[in-house]
Formats: sequence, structure tokens, C-alpha cells
Amino acid sequence: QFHMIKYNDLKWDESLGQGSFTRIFKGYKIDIRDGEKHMTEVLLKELDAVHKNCWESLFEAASLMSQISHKHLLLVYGVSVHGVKNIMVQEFVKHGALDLYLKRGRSVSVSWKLDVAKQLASALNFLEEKNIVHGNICAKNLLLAREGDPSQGTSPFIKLSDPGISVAMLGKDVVLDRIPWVAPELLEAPDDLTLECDKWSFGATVWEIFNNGNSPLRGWNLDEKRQFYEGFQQLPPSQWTELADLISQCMDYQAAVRPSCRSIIRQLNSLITSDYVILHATEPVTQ
Ligand SMILES: N#Cc1ccc(Nc2nc(N)cc(-n3cnc(CCO)c3)n2)cc1
Repeated sequence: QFHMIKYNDLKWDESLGQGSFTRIFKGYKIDIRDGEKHMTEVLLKELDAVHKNCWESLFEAASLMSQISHKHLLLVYGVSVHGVKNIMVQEFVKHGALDLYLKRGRSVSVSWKLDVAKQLASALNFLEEKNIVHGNICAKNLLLAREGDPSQGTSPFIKLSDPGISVAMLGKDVVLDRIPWVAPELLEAPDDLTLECDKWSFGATVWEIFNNGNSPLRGWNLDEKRQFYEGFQQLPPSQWTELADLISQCMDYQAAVRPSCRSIIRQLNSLITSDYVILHATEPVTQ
């Protein structure tokens, strides 16, 4: 269920860093269309040969996403296998990962952040309607296709990336390090990935977006992170109580009571940005 791309039709450009077990590069895919040679900008996601046994998981996750298409889901062109190398070929998203974009100190407005949260909620709603679990919702996996410019009145546009290797395939420490994005119930049963897990991660991701890309529990070690869940703790609440309420509803330790995507979208749409902008221009990050 994947388009196989010939290795020789790919050209590597600069390295863009790495995800977990993967290295990412900017690159080009060569297509011959009506006798003409076209070079398409792509993102090449190389899986370390060491983790070959995970590549099924990586490709399964991505092929799940490529079987459906939605404006806020990343487009995967296909895969290329070359010796021990497995490469996923994705559309190149202009501004890269949202967490880095926010960390770079781009000052974005509250309505910009709300817009991004609504787009993520609509992508999740689409997956929920198809009963597809993503399993790795976080700002690092949100890609910014359009910055949006308030002076031009254009809004941002995000694409949800593939989830990468399933949390069920990852070691315990990697799962612990994904606290507070990974749903608490997955610590004991990493195979029980459900739609409710994505709601929990959505809450942590909205928290990131409204805290300018600061990682929640940044600098905490694995024991402290484990205790965060064992003590049923919550992330520091936003000053904006309606937003804090939505985040804590999503990050409810009881999976069954987390809100549906429709409820999340309804609550996001009812958040009035006017007074918030006046009252709380910036969010004090209290750790
Ligand atoms: N400077 C810069 C810059 C960097 C990257 C892109 N574009 C792009 N396109 C994609 N399809 C995926 C990613 N990507 C980024 N980090 C991950 C790993 C975590 O998911 C994936 N980046 C654009 C500009």
C-alpha cells in the first residue's frame, strides 16, 4: 500500500537533524512527466539500519496516514529501500516543525495559536471518524506549511506528521521520556493505543502551543516524570481559565471521560480571544 520510489530518483540535500531513530534530510524526487524531468522538493526520513525491525512499524504508521488524505495530514509520496537503508519520502513542509518554530521566539498572537489548535483538532476529528489512532501527537509532529501574517490577514496552516515508530515498539525509557504527551494508561499497557490517548496528547500539545513551544516538564528526569503520573499531577494551568479547563479535560487520567473531538472543537470555537488578549498578553510559564 505504498508507492515504491527508486533510490536513483532521489537526490539528498542538507541534513535537517533527527527524530527518534531517524535522520531527516531535505531532498528532491525526480519525476518524468509528459517527457519532462521534474524535481519535487521532498523530506527524506532515513531509518537507522540498526532499527530495521522497527521499520515495519514506521512504515505501517505512515501507510495508515497515506491511505487517507486530508488537508491537515502530511502527504507521504512513498518509500525507497536501498540495501539496509529504509527511506520515507514526504512532502517538504516549508517552515518545518512547530516546536522549533515557536522556540525560535517568533511572537505569534493568541488567535494564531488558537487557529493552530483548531486545525489540529479538525485533523484529529477526521482520524477519529475513521477510527484511526495517531499515537504521537506533539508540537514536534506539527509542521508549519504557512506562517500566516496578521498584517496580511492570512492565518497559519499546519500539517500533522506521521507518528513515527509506534510507542508499543519503543523501550520503557523512551515511553517515560514522552511524559507528558504519552497517555498515562500506556505506561502499563503500551499496546492499548486508543483514540482517547490522542485526546490526552492533544491537551499536552495545546499546552505547548500556548507556552511558546516550551517543553512541559522540561529538564525533568525519568523518575520525576514517572512520579508526575503516579501523583496524578497536572501541567501548570493557563491563566486563561477556559483554555486551562479544556486542557485538563483532555488530560484526564480517566480515559473514558476525555472529551470527544466534536466537544473539543465546540469548546475551541467558543473561546473568545478578545478579552484574553487584553487581560493576559503573555503566559507566565510556572514550572
Ligand atoms: N530550517 C528548516 C526547515 C526544516 C524542515 C522543514 N520541512 C519539513 N518537512 C517535513 N515533511 C518534515 C519536517 N520535519 C522537521 N522535523 C521533523 C522531525 C519531527 O517530526 C520532521 N520538516 C522546513 C524547514
